[in-house]
Amino acid sequence: MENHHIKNIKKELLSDNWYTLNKFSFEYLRPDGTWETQHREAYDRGNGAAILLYNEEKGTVILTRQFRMPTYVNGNEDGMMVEVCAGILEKGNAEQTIKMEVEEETGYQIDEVKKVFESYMSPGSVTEILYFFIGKYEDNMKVGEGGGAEDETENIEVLELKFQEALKMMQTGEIRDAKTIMLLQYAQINKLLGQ
Ligand SMILES: Nc1nc2c(ncn2[C@@H]2O[C@H](COP(=O)(O)OP(=O)(O)O[C@H]3O[C@H](CO)[C@@H](O)[C@H](O)[C@@H]3O)[C@@H](O)[C@H]2O)c(=O)[nH]1
Ligand SMILES: [Mg+2]
Repeated sequence: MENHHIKNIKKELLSDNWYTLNKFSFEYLRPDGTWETQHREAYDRGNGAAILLYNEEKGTVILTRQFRMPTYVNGNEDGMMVEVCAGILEKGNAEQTIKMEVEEETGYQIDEVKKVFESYMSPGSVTEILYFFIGKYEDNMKVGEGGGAEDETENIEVLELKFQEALKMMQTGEIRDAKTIMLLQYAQINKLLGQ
């Protein structure tokens, strides 16, 4: 952490329940040379990883569908969200975590994943950096039903969709999750599914 325009950083814990909310107070050097005090809340729910699973021959992708409470209270009628497989990094690095999440949520066991980019998803309020992956899947890699961890009550539905159908769902607004849109667009730009 090095920025000579910032000094006297103080951290106050506001909430420490499932995740952590801190309030940072600090002095910021303005362009006119004076210091001003600023306050910023930062929600720390760890870092994450997300992956687009795709099959070139079939022209398909694997997505998930699950209930997302924060969207339900903000305009998403039934609260259901279609998303790429994703999870929070707990133990292990991003690559290990995403392979584990793929098996837990979708039932596929894949050995090769490729990191394509990373992104702060909400830099003004959430500390998280998200690591983005792509990975090829085939029918014979399916080792379970998926659905998510039992103890996490995730109830994840696994969807296998034609890539073109997923792109349409992005246009109609049926898909409106940022990480999912980013990965679908990556696949489109880089012609991963050969169009
Ligand atoms: N009890 C309880 N459980 C929670 C709470 N918040 C989350 N959980 C549980 O913790 C699980 C975390 O599952 P992961 O697969 O690790 O993460 P995710 O929810 O799929 O994805 C998160 O990270 C993505 C990548 O950054 C995000 O895109 C997504 O919105 C979400 O925050 C959730 O499914 C849910 O069951 C909470 O406040 N209370
Ligand atoms: Mg998940």
